[in-house]
Amino acid sequence: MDKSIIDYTLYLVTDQTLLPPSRTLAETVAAAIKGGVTLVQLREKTKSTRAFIAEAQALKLICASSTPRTPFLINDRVDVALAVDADGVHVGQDDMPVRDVRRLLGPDKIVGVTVETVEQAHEAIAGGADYLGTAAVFPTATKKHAPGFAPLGVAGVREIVQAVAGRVPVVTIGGIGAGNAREVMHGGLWEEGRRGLAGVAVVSAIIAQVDPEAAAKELVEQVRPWVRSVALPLSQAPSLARVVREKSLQPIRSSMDAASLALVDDVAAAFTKLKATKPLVHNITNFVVMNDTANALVSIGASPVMSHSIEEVRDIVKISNALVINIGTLSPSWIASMHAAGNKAKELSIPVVLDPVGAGATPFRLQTCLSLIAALKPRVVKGNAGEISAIAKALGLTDTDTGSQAVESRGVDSVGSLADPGTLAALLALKTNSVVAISGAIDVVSDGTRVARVENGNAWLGTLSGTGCTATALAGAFLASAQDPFVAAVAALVALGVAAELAAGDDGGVVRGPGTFKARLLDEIYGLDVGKISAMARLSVKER
Ligand SMILES: Cc1ncc(COP(=O)(O)OP(=O)(O)O)c(N)n1
Ligand SMILES: Cc1nc(C(=O)O)sc1CCOP(=O)(O)O
Repeated sequence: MDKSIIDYTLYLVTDQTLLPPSRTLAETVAAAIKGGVTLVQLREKTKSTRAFIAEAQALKLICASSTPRTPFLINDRVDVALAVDADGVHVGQDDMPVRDVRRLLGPDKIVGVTVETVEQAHEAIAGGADYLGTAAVFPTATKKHAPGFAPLGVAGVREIVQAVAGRVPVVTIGGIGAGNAREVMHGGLWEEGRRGLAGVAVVSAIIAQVDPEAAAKELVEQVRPWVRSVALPLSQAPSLARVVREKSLQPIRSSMDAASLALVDDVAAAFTKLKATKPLVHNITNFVVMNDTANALVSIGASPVMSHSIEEVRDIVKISNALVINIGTLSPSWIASMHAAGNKAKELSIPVVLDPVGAGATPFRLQTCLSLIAALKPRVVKGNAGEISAIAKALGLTDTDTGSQAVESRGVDSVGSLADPGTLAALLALKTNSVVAISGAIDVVSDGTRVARVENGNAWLGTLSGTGCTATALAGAFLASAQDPFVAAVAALVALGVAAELAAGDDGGVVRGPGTFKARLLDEIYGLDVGKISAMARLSVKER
């Protein structure tokens, strides 16, 4: 099932106990689908597991035989969903945590989560939810709520839709029928009417009706015109370059050792997780790259927030899954914001990535980097050879330790090459207790114990300003969802490098210069998939 095209307009949640006399659930669901229901969730609160599975098998067949096929989800029970190979599961706040549901069901199934607050919405998205169902918008007799529960009202629902900001579709439920569906959809809109609820979920308004087909028809007619928050479909089409590359790179994969192949698998898993979790990445970054890095983050499937004002950075960090600090266009007020955001991130265990742009160029930049590293303990520090060498020297590592005699900074660029970048990265990683990544023709990443070399990429990357900053921003996106910062840093460099290779193309003359390359690079970041990453990653890893 292609999750990006699920239609949430009219979501039917079942309840056998509300059926009119002598009606079966199967015939009611079939009629409702005929009337316009776009998604079905089987919700059973009292049945035995065996009877639940039997009912699920019957409804799954009904959903599968409609045209187009109607996605079929199971309420609460991951075991039942697995038993019948349903399209997904909907869980509430007292049910199995969404991360565990995702782990058990895998990346391709649909996972929906009920949320009552904005915080729960962010948590559910970070945990891998594909869509959210808000808690009841209006009072309902169909579900017994915990004592003290108050329906959200249309304004409460809008607040959640607004905070989610289109990252995943949101539906609402509770007391919705033909008399108020329009009001709910209209009230759930935000952003000058451009985005809003993806649909409504109903139980009694269809299940309890003598004519469920007519009831569904009336509802869908009211809801459909207001549905405007459809997720962007990911590009499915493999490019010609990819086909050529996959063929030519088979020998590279077969010549990799077991540890390197395992790292490729970890990178592919990190990519899948990033796509599933759509992390919110807070960037305090420089003016030169702000737009490019935001677009790269959107293209890879993350949600960027670019914010550097001291008045709000702490609040932005609170709702983010990672913080990227890039010192490229530095000023004292920005430094204060970096510390404020970073300290909040540290307090909330939100991972921080630092890009020490031009650290070797001026004492101002170097001192800023040193104080950020000391105060914030970033999980990843990613720079070019000149930047990383400057920090290493300032922290007392000698040229002989690091082999960096021949490297210096010219502005924000690095001049010369390192004799042993792996040792430099590893020693600095140990000194700073972070993962250190050095970008270059061959990228090097170390956590002090492991040293990885990433060979993806090409010369066109060097013709654009700020592609290193893009790698750092992508590291933030991977770090938000990956357990291991070493894998996150490697994954970011592989993703950018693979996209660059695809953008350059093997299909002859399509890149005419930095301009065409830049546009194609963004397209290829957008079109990355786990197959491209697995087939094209060129890396090796060694223990020191
Ligand atoms: C679409 C949709 N939204 C909300 C719910 C409620 O789920 P939950 O909180 O798990 O409560 P129960 O359904 O288990 O009573 C839902 N099922 N579907
Ligand atoms: C299944 C369910 N969940 C709710 C929640 O608040 O999360 S309210 C609800 C029942 C909605 O039924 P009706 O459409 O008949 O009002």
